[in-house]
Amino acid sequence: MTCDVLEMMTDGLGIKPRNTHSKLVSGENTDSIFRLNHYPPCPLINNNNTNGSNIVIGFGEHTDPQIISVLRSNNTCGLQINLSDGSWISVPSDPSSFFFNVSDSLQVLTNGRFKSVKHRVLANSRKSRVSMIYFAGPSLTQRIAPLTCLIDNEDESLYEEFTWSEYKNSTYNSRLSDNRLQPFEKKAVSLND
Ligand SMILES: O=C(O)CCC(=O)C(=O)O
Ligand SMILES: [Fe+2]
Repeated sequence: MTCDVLEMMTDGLGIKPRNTHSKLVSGENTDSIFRLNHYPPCPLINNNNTNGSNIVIGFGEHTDPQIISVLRSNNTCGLQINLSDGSWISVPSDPSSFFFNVSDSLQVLTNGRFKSVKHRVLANSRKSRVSMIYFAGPSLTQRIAPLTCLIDNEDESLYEEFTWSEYKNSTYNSRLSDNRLQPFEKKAVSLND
């Protein structure tokens, strides 16, 4: 299913072949992980308070480093995504659906066409939340760089090339909420240089 969705996304950008991204997460040496999260109820909070002053963070804001994340949860809400204006909106909980999240490496591969979505989880006052996430990652030696078919010349490339192993190591040395792609962003070239 992850490969099918990645192939539809690759098609959507007009990239050929359509397995350009899915092949990165389907080989034998891929570095994918599966995580199970449990958020116990937090009776001290008032979930009806909508102005955000009484929230308890269950999982702090972050982006996922891999290529794509596939999430499924029970019917307790809590997941929120961050919009470009800085506001947070809740993702409705639906135990019969999968939620796909673009992750950092896909943002780099598509030179920013797909954006890695910042998200967080709020604790719920009454119900416990359980989520399971499949983080589809490439092999450790996979080089990650904007695809040449998406850029007309090297100047348009927004990121320096790295291997997945290099990126993973750099995330270990950062805080969860950091913009972990920032060290790999190409510096804008001043017109006076
Ligand atoms: O539990 C959730 O809904 C999301 C957790 C998450 O973002 C993560 O494990 O990376
Ligand atoms: Fe996440």
